[in-house]
This record gives sequence, C-alpha cells and structure tokens, in this order.
Amino acid sequence: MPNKSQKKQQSKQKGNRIKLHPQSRGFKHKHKHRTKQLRDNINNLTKPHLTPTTDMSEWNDINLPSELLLALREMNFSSPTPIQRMSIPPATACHNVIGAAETGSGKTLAFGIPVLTGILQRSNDDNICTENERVVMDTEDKVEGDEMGCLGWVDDIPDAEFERMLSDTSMPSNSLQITPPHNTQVTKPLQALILTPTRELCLQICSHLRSAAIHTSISVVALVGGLSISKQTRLLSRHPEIVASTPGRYLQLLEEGNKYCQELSHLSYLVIDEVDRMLTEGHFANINLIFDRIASLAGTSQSHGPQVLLFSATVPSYFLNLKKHERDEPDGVRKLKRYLSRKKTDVINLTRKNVLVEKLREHRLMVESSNKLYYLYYLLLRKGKVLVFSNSIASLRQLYGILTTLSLNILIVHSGMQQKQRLQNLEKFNSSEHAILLASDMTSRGIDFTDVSDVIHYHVPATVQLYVHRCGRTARTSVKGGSSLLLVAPEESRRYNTICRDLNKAAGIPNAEISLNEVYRYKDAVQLAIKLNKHENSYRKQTKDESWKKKANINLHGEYDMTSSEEDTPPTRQDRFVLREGKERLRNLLTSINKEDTAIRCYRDGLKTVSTLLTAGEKVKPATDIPYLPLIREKHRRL
Ligand SMILES: Nc1ncnc2c1ncn2[C@@H]1O[C@H](COP(=O)(O)OP(=O)(O)OP(=O)(O)O)[C@@H](O)[C@H]1O
Repeated sequence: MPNKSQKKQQSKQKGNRIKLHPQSRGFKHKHKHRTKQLRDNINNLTKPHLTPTTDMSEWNDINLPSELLLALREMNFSSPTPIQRMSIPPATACHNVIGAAETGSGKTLAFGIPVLTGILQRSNDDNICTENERVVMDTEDKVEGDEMGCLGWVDDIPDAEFERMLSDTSMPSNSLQITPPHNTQVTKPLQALILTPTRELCLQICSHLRSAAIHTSISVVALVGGLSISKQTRLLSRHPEIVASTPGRYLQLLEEGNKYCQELSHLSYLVIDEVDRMLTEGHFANINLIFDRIASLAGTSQSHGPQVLLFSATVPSYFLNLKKHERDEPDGVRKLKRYLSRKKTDVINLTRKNVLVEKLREHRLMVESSNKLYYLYYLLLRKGKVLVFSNSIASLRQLYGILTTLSLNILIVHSGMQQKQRLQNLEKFNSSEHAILLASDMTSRGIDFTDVSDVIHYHVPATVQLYVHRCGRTARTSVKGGSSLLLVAPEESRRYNTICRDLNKAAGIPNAEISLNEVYRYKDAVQLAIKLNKHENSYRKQTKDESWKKKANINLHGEYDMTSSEEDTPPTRQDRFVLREGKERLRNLLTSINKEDTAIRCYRDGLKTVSTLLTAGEKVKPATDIPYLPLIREKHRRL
C-alpha cells in the first residue's frame, strides 16, 4: 500500500490537483512559468492555427479583456448571445442592469463577463491587490474538477499544511515574499456577491465563472448549505474576489461573524440571479437582511454601494417597468427599486410574448390522475434524455419505487436527499446520453442540462413561472430543440387554464395524440408493480424497525429482548415469498409484452423518442383519456 506522500506524488504525476507547501514547490519558478504560459496564451489569440475554426470578431464591439476573450474562445463561444450583447456594455459602464431573456440564453455570462471585466480593470487601476498577493492567488487558486467542479480540491490539502500555507511568513530569502510591503493595501475585500436560489445553481454559476476566469487570477468561491461550512470558511480566508452563494448560507456566515462576509464596504457588484424567485417568500427574508447590510454600508451617497444586476427568464413586470408600482409587489421590492434609482438602470427585456423558447415543442394530455402512471411508463419506455417533474417529494419517491420495480433505470433528485447524492445524480444524468431523472422543482431553475430531449410534467406546476423554467431545461442553446409534455388531470384544469392565459395561449397547448388503449397494454404490469412496491416498502420498514429495535434493546439492556408484542412481528417467510413470487410474475409479464410490443422494441432499437412519438402522432386513434376537453376550452375562452 502506498503511504500518503507516495500517493501525493503519484497523483501529481498524473496531473492531479494536489497542492504542496509553497517552499517545496518553488513558487517563484511556478509563477514565472505560469505568467509565461498566460502571455503565450494571449499571444496565441492572434495565431489562427491553434483554433482555426473560432472567429471571435463578433465580440469586437464589446471590447473584452484579452484574458476573457481567450477563455471564451476556448469554450468555443464565437459570438455573444443577444442578452450578452445587450447587457454587457451597460453593465461594464457601471449601470445597474435588469435582464430578462429566455431560458438557456446565456444569462450567466451576461452578468459574469461585466463582473470579471470590472474586477480585472480595478485590479489593474487601483492596485487593490498587490503584485505579491496576486502571485499567491495565482498559484494557489487554480481549481480543477470535483463534484460540480467547485469545492472538492480543498480536500487534497491536509489541514495542518493548509494552515501553514496561510500563516507562514518565515520564508527563506530565495522564496517569494508574501509579507506585503508597507503602504500597500493588503486586504482584498469581496468585490462581487452573486445570490442564487438553489445550491446546485450556485455551484454551476461558480464553475461557469471559473471557466471564464481561467486566464485571470480572479478566484470564485461557492457558499452553499449541505456542504462543509468549515471548508467554505477556509476558502473565504483566501479572499476570493467573487462569491456565489445561496442566501441562507451567506447569512449563516454573516451571523457567525465571518469577517470576509461582513466586509461589504468594497462590494462593487451585487448580482441576484432568478430574481423573481429570490424576492418571493422563503428567500426574501434572507435577501432582505443581506441587502439591508449592503445598503447601510453604502449610506446615501449616489456613488457608493454596489452596482446591481438582476436576471431571470421571468422578470416580474414591476421590475420591467420600474416606475410602475403593482399591488402584488412583494415586500421590500420598493426598497430595492429605490436603491436601483440611485444609479442609471437599464432594463433589457428580450423575452418573447409567450416567454418560452421558440425551439420548444409543447404538448399536453388530459388524463385521469389514476391513469397518469400508465402514460408515464409508456412514455419512459422510449429512448431519450427525459426529465420528469413532479410537485411533491412523496410522489417522486413513490414513482421512483414503482418505475424501478418495472425495471427502468431511474435517477432521482429532490431537496430531501443528501447534498452529495443530489450532485452525483445530477452529474450522472447530465453525462448520460439516455437517462431518466425524476426531479422536484428545486431543479427547475437555472440548471444547464445538456441535450435533454423531453420534459414531462407529471403534475401541472403551481405557477406559470415554474412551467416556463421546467420547460427551459430542454431546447437550450446547445441543442436543436426539445419537447414538453404536460399531464393534466381534471382537478388540475384550473392551474392549466391559468398557465395558458398567462402565456397568451388562447387555444391552449396542443394535444398529444396517445391512445388510452395503447397505454392500457401495460396496465397489468404497472398495477402489479404498484402492489409489489407497496409490499416491499412495508417489508423494508418492518425489517428496518426490527433491526432498529434489536440495536436499541441491545444498547439498553446489553442483550436483545426476545419478548415482543403481537404487532411487532417481524416479516414472515410468507412476506418474503409473496414478494419473490410477485417479482417473478412481473418479470414474466414484462417479457411477454416485450415480445410483441412495438414501444419496447422502439425503445430497445432506439428508434423513437418521446418527442418523435408526440410530434409524429404515432397513434392515429382518437386521443386522450378524458372527454371533458371541450369544457376546459370553453372555460378558457371565458377567461
Ligand atoms: N456566447 C455564447 N455562445 C455559445 N454558448 C453560450 C454562450 N454563452 C453561454 N453559452 C452556453 O449556453 C448555455 C446556457 O447558458 P446559461 O446557463 O447561462 O443560460 P441561462 O440564460 O442562465 O438559462 P436559465 O434561464 O435556464 O438559467 C450554457 O451551456 C452556456 O455555456
């Protein structure tokens, strides 16, 4: 077995991301090497042979620093997206910006590029960061892959070594002097704070900005709940220029007295992504506290205080028209508007009339709620990368159990899961070509999935904004298109009508042509899976209870108490038999359907995805399960 230092050596040889003590690494040499590398990279911008296909002239009007242009070139972003083209110039000219653009339109860089540009300019102009500090940051802060590309690298540095790196001032004369010279400002206060509603989105933004800042010395740190706060505190002790955070974790660090989080007097940018979500109940109280702190530090001076950048695909009308005050404005919106009025504020609204992406193909199915599962199973038999949204965690868990019993390979993500498991499942889904992810609305905003072919709404979402954001997980910039299928039960028709009204869809969403007869071919199998799943859950619960009781009794009395009451009876052989026999029956049933069934054949041969089925109208038989469609249309017309 290799010991610890051998392991380090091995991973270093593999190009891994272990950091060693500055003295042992020859920081000076490394820095020189890095600076040369950066200079070469920038020079190479003009050498077409490196990436001959990427013409970056479309960015010329925006006048970006060469370090950023190089990174964009490496990402193959040859031209700015419309929202980037419109919002980067005013934001770099120190205006507040409120940006609304469809999902997947590149809003992260629309605020990220001005923030990075501003910080680069300041570091050149103001000498906020001394040359020596920059050297340390440059050498230490390069971050490579981990869970969602953001945090794991800190694991590689042993704690003691990490502390020594931060506190060691007794360097030999031939190593870099990190003690700053007199009369230079040594503290590097926080310059940009980006607030996002979910942890996953926060990590994604952090990773995206790091890629854009790869050729600069700017460091970006993500602060999120569910992951070690002490690691995040250590990251903050390195004074990153940009912090992306969920409001709850930032507030927690503020309350715990973290000096870096408290020092907001030099904050130049406050970004609120998914602003409509952030100002609604649940987040607003925290945002308000953070904002109050920033506003109080800014005082009343026009020139003080950070520039504010607010972005979403669904910016509420009270932000699109700043002069208009609406009755339904959430608490504190006026306060934020007053703050915005201190600087020039540009409102950039690029959303289309019905807000959704043009490339999206929308359908809906009117189904009895008791039949939804049959439809879902039928659809999931097809190939594709399918994202299924449900309104509750309980129903997600139930669907997961049943669909897994039906031998489908399913991933699941919701807020009731461990953070690491959530990230792992998202990563797995994202990197697969064909996969099914059951998700709660935690995943509906901002997550940049690649090539999702279909979004299925198992329940009608509670708001039109949720519908837009769920649909936005497909048909993003990098893909040709995608489909959304809304399953509407009679009791959900009111919500469905509201969505249609808010999206100006007078004729409603087009109906998907899937016949109930076709779907009912799986009825027996699905019903059996429901029963088996129920049985298995209670069997598992009993087994779990038993082992828990055993442990509890052993702990309390030193030995297991064999006397148990009637209802405590452990699962019997009979239970196990029923379960085994049921599974066998289900297997046989599926095999027999499999032999003749076209859908499964299509799935196996990869011929049909959900979208092709929906758009091609594979079944010509009269559609839908429910005869109350005209009623809904009628109702809708009246609205
Ligand atoms: N200039 C560009 N050219 C090509 N692709 C880009 C460009 N800018 C960003 N992208 C890519 O577009 C995708 C979507 O970007 P981003 O996640 O920022 O969208 P968004 O507008 O924030 O979406 P959402 O509203 O769902 O949060 C990302 O994969 C990103 O890398």
